[in-house]
Amino acid sequence: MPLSKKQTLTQYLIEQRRRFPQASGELNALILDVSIACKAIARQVALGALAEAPKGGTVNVQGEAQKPLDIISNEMLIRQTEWSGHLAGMASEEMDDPYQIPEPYTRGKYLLVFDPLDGSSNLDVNVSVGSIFSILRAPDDVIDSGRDVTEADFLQPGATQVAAGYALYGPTTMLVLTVGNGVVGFTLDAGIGEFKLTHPGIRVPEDTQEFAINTSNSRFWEPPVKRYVDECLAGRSGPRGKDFNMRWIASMVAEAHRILMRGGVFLYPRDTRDPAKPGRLRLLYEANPIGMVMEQAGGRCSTGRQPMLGVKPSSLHQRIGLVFGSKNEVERIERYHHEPQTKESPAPLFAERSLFRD
Ligand SMILES: O=P(O)(O)OC[C@H]1O[C@](O)(COP(=O)(O)O)[C@@H](O)[C@@H]1O
Ligand SMILES: [Mg+2]
Ligand SMILES: [Mg+2]
Repeated sequence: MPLSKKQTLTQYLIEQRRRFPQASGELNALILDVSIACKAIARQVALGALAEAPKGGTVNVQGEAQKPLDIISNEMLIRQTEWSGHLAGMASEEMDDPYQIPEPYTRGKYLLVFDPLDGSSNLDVNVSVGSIFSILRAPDDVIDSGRDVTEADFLQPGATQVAAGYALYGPTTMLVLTVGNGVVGFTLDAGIGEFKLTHPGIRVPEDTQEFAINTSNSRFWEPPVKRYVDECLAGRSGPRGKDFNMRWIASMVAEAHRILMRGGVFLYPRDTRDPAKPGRLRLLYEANPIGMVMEQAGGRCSTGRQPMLGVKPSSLHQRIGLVFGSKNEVERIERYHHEPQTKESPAPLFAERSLFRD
């Protein structure tokens, strides 16, 4: 097969740097290292039951069972990036505390934050999973002193992210990336081990007739979410005047990719199930990077009440209500949260007196 003329990830990053010559190239090098880790994870994931994986049985800081591949992917991301001299520290869904760049490596100016394997409960059933990453600039005093990083250094609003993206391990492996200048997608050409630019200038359609939510949680939803879903379900004869389709993969990264490709809206809203967990998904590892990708592609990402990227994180493993996708739909959901409740959808007391707020 002749070599395709599509740009490789490396060529794309070099070209981007030509357009912004003030950039040091360190970010590019870091992104390339992340992409190599993702290729290694893709290979491991693809082995499935053929892999002689170590036994699992551990539990992460959030009390969730860790799969062996969660831990292996975490290790792969650390090992492929810690040596480079570009990182001041890392944080991961699978590690209780921030990761310190060890001797003999030098420390750099970026913080790498990741969910090494999103949707990992789907691994046993061979459904798409992915890795989500976010790159932040470390605070100046960290860069100047080279000191150990602390939790506080990572608690930056999503709007400060320098780059974000994800790798999706599906029928093909893809890398979707934003460096704050739109969103591009690369497909892994496994034959030559290169990510090739297959999806330049990705845009999320502003309207949609597709939503994704785990309806088994409906008894815990707050009234604005109930209202939104009820209206979708009512279809053409309801207030929306059109039929909706529903999807739930239980792998947020795969849902995000579908929405980037053809529009839609994803909700894992804040609910009343457990006041200690306002939402299921994590602000730093999941909501912020996906939020940056969505917004850069013309979509919208929200807590349901306010733009996600404006939220000041309060802790490393903070969970949050997450709504993202087609702009007009996400704005509608935000509007429902701000509108006074109607007779048809009265706000029960808990909505007013909730113990938690985004
Ligand atoms: O089990 P549920 O309620 O369907 O939740 C599924 C959600 O949990 C997640 O799998 C959480 O991510 P992790 O696999 O990284 O813990 C999301 O990808 C997905 O949207
Ligand atoms: Mg996840
Ligand atoms: Mg995970």
